[in-house]
Order: sequence, then structure tokens, then C-alpha cells
Amino acid sequence: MAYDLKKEEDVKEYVENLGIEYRFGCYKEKKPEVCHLLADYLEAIKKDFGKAATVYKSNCLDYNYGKSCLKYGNYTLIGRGRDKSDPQEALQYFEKGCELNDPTSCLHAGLLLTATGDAVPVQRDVPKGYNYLKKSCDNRESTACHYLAGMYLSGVPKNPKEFNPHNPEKNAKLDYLIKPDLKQAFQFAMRGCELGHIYSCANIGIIGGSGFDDPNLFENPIERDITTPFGKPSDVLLEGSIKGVSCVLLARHGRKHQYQPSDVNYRANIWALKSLGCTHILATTATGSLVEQYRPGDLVVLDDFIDRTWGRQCTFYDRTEGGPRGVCHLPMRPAFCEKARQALLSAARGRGHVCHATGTAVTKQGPRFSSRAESLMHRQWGGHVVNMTTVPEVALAKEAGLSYAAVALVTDYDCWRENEQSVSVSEVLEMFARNIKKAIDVIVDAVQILAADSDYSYLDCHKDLVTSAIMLKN
Ligand SMILES: CSC[C@H]1O[C@H](OP(=O)(O)O)[C@H](O)[C@@H]1O
Ligand SMILES: Nc1ncnc2[nH]cnc12
Repeated sequence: MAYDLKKEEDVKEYVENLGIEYRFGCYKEKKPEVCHLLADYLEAIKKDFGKAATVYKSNCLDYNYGKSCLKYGNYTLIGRGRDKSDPQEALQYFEKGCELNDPTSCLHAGLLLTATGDAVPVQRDVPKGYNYLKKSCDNRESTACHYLAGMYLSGVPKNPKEFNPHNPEKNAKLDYLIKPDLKQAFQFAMRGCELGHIYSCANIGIIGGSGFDDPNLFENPIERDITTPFGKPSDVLLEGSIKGVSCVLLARHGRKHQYQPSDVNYRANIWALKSLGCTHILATTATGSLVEQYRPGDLVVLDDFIDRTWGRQCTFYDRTEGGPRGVCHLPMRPAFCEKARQALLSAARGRGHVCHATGTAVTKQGPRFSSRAESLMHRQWGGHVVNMTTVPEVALAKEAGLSYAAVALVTDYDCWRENEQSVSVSEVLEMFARNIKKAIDVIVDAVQILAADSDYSYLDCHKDLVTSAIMLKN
């Protein structure tokens, strides 16, 4: 019969008949895949977890249906459809599901067996758990690949209580069940990323500003010549890895510094980094100081900006062919990703550098430097530093849903001070050259800090913010 699913009565009848069909297919025709659907039906439509549990369990044990073992394992783990939770019994169902080649069952068995912490519910058995995770990853379960990458990144110590994430030297002396192995970590992360696990991709884009154009960050970089719907980026992008974390480096002004600030194709730069899988961007920028206490040589992790640019392409949402659709009104508070900012700050402080935790950048059009009157005005506005590139880069990265933060190196006092010469380009470049090591160290350490974080939920927040900011999607 034909149902009109806009009518409530018809929907009810349709759902009832679905239940009858599933019962028939399961009990009379004895089809395990239909029994699994029946249990899903009891769970989702009837909310009868007790009956759903019974069907999942018998479909696992009597019909050897792997997905039902996984479901009953999950029920057993959280105590759904039964009196209480039983992690040890849950493990048996996950193991059975894994034997039956259900990759998610292998994942759950692996996670239970390798878990650490005081509340761990089953006897830890890392070699066995590793094998389950490996089988799961081999069978295209991206989360298992992601976990394996994490295990190789930090290593799995025999006694997890001895492991101190802040003391790598002490950790090196520990007894390991799985030794840290960055090559393996990279390979599993690549596999996880290929299979669509966004956090395995955690590719970190690095935009090097003036003086940071080709700092030989990677040993054997792969050059990527990319064209975007918004044109060509400033130069080829260099793909490589920093201590096992995949990164992409781009020289903001081109490797020969061929683009002045207002000619940089910021849109193509951000788009190209995103198209290579970057989830984060860490940027450097040379800046003049607008306040006495931000001294040349100091670092500043920017937290806000004042836009004094004009005529730059500052949105992807302009109906460019191949670009996104709609009109995007993105909030700019906070302007920068707080997680990435904190990573830069910890990295700088960890190295003992003078680093200011906040700073508003006045981004001017350039290419000329400010007049004295402008410099004094920027100070009155509350700017801490002045440069020519943070806008629209920060806004475009945010529109692209990326985590973006910038570390500014103070190169000069601009021209607001009494009895002092105006800033010059040689002063900026010389100061940057003297401090480039600082900038490199901070970026390298921040990459490790970001990659070691197992909670990337803030990336979802960046994406959700963009989604909520788009009007007129067509
Ligand atoms: C070379 S002096 C002015 C120039 O330096 C800064 O560049 P970047 O931000 O790429 O490091 C500043 O923003 C100006 O573009
Ligand atoms: N004083 C200044 N003004 C603008 N951009 C700069 N980059 C470095 N120093 C600068």
C-alpha cells in the first residue's frame, strides 16, 4: 500500500508495519541482518531497551552477527537494557564481534584493553589491545588508526603513572611497551586522515611572514603547486613533518618576498592550506611596537586587531565560481583561536622568551610605514603593535573554519617616540634575522603542543560558527 507520510495516521501505520516485517524477517525467515534491524527498531522507535538487548544478544550468539555483538557489548558496558554495567563481559562481546570482522568491535576491544587511569574497568593488556586496534585500522576504522598514531607519538609506558607529559627527558628513561616511533605515528595518522578522521589530519599550516620565508623547517619537503578558485597562493606550499606532525609551510609574501602586503593573495593562501588538509594555521608577523613595554625582540601572541586596510579581498563568500555560497557575517570576538594562542604562548614561555600574552595589532594598508600622527593615533586607539598583514588573513582563516593564531615579533618602535628615527625596512629585517631562531622554536614547539592534545572539539566549534554565520545559502 502507498503511504502518505505527511499524514500522522499513515506514519503510525507505516512504522507498525515495519515492526511486523522485521519480526517476520527475523523470527520466521531467520535473517540475522533483519534481526539486527528489529533490535534497532526496538531501541530507536519503541525505546524498549530490554527487548532490544535480548535481540542483539541472541543475534550475536546464535547467528554470529558481528554488529549485534558490538551493540550488545555497548549495552553491557553502560548497563543499558540490563541491571548493571559489566565491562569484563562487554569486552567478551567486543572480542567476538571483532572475530566476526566487525571493525568497530575491534576498536572497542582495543580501547578497553589499552585504557589507562584509575577507573579502568578491565585488566590492561596492551599487546592484545594493540592487535585489536591494528585489525580495526586495517579494516578501515579511522578512529583506531588515530589511536595507534597517538600510541606511537608518545609511546606506551609499562607504568603509565610514571609518564609525565611535561618531562620528556625523564620519559625517555622509562620502560616502554610500545616505544615512541614518529615514523609509525605519521603512517597511522596518514591512514586515519585518508579514511576521513579529521583529527588524524591535524595538519598544521605555517604562514611565514617577513624574515621567515624559507626557514628549512622540514628535511625533505614536498613542493605543492596549487591553484585555488581564488587564484594562486603566494608560492608553492612545502609539505613535510615536524617531529612526526604533518605540516605545510607557506611564505606569505612568496619565497623571494615578491608580493607586498596589499598584493598578497590572502584568500588563495588560506584556501590552499585548507585544501592540503590543514586544520590549524600558525603565523608569524613582524610588527612595530606602539607601547613602551613591548620591546624590540619581544614576542606577542595577538588576540585582537584593528583593520586599517582597504580594497583587500576579505571574504570567500563573494560568489566566486568554486567558492562557497551565501553571505557570511562572521563574529570577530574572539578574533584568534584561543587554543592555538595558548599553544604559542606556552611554547614561547617554555623556551624562556619574553612573550606578551595579548596584543591588538593595528593592520595598516602599507606599503609605507605610518606617519607620526598616525602612529600616535594607533596608540590612542589601544593598539599594541602595528603591521600590514594580519587583516584579512585572520578573518579568512576564521571563515575557512580553521584554528588560527599569530605570533608577532616586535622589530621596532614604529615612529611615535620623541627624538627617535622612524622605523626602516632594514631595521625590521635585521631585527627579525636576529630573532628568527626564537620564532622557529616557538612554532616547532607549538606544533607539538597542538598535536599532543587529544581533544580537538574546538575545531568543530570553529566550523559550527561559520555555519551559523551564513545567510542566503543559495
Ligand atoms: C618588511 S617591513 C613591513 C612588513 O613586515 C611585516 O610583514 P609580515 O607580517 O609578513 O611579517 C608587516 O606586516 C609588513 O608587511
Ligand atoms: N612599524 C611597522 N609598521 C608596520 N609594519 C611593520 N612591520 C614591522 N614593523 C612595522
